[in-house]
Amino acid sequence: MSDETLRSIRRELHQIPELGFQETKTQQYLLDKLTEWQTERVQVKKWKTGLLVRIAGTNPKKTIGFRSDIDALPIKEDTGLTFSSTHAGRMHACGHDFHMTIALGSIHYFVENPPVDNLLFVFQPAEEGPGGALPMLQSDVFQAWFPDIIFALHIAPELPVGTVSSKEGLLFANTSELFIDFKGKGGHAAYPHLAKDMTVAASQFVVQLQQIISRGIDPLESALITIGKMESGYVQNAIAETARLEGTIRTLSPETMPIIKDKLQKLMDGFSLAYECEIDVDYGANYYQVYNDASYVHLFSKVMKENDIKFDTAPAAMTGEDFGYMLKEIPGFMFWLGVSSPYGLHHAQLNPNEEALSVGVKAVVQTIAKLTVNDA
Ligand SMILES: CC(=O)N[C@@H](CCC[C@H](N)C(=O)O)C(=O)O
Repeated sequence: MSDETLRSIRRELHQIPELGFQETKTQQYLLDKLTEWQTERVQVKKWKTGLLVRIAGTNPKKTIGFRSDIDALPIKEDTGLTFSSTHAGRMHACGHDFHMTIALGSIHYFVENPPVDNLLFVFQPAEEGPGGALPMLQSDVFQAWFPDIIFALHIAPELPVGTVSSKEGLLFANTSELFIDFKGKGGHAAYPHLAKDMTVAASQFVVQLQQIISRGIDPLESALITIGKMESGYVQNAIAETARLEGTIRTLSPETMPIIKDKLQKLMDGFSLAYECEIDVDYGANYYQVYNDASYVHLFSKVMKENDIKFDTAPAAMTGEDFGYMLKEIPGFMFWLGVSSPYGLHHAQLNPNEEALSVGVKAVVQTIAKLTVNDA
């Protein structure tokens, strides 16, 4: 597929970002493209708002899987690009438009050059939340086409185009979403002693919870809590009866996560006594770490060198990915693809360099070709 076609697919997908399990236009777009390239070797099945695409091999000994996530974020795009999001308050700010385009480009290659092994391309909804990988993995459609190997990529704004990176073992963290609701007593701004002010309680809580990490967790165990959103009250001259914090917890080891949740519970109990309020917590979506199979990362690094793509060893990152659930069941790996953007992931001005699209297709196609002749 030409660079121009890859670019135009990416731009069309970029304009229709949708949140997890709402990806109906995205699903239709993917179906339309796949219909254009339909051959008897290709079978497509829907799973919720996602898709599974199976390409039958010419002499299959196994099934090689590649997974792309398809959802977007509730972020208002601020790139000023001519092909900006047409969906208010939604943006492909995590590069899933790139991931899908690279998967489509790779499918197109194997439609024109039938593979030896069976291939399974997985277009997975809801990676940003509430998590599509685990239920998709457990679905009948996935189980029927279960791959022997699976891999995935993620764009890396800080890496130059032409570079990929990965590592053996742990690549991404364990995650848990965090939603905390405070309920106190509202009142007139001039009578604080008659109310229970949840703006003050929640503000203190945000500051205090950072000490769970700095004082409660072994400094040799990496962990973090980020509160990304805070809401309270309705008007400038009334005391807020309610407040809500929304965030995420990340840990490099699965064992650290329950320790943090236990300490959070103790802190909430203390705050509800001290501020005379109710505090409820919801841990939302939880993702298992991304743990790469060493032999496949080794094979991947060799393939990249043979194809003039620079391979760097990546450090582990505190990002999360529900692809970790697939890697828990299926051997494989994940890698970062350099897209050289001054603004990072989840930034309203993220603008990945489109020259990385053909690098991504080459990396995926050549890895599949090598996996076909060599099991790692
Ligand atoms: C690659 C990436 O950015 N993934 C997301 C996954 C989010 C999971 C969930 N919504 C959470 O925040 O815990 C990330 O933020 O790392």
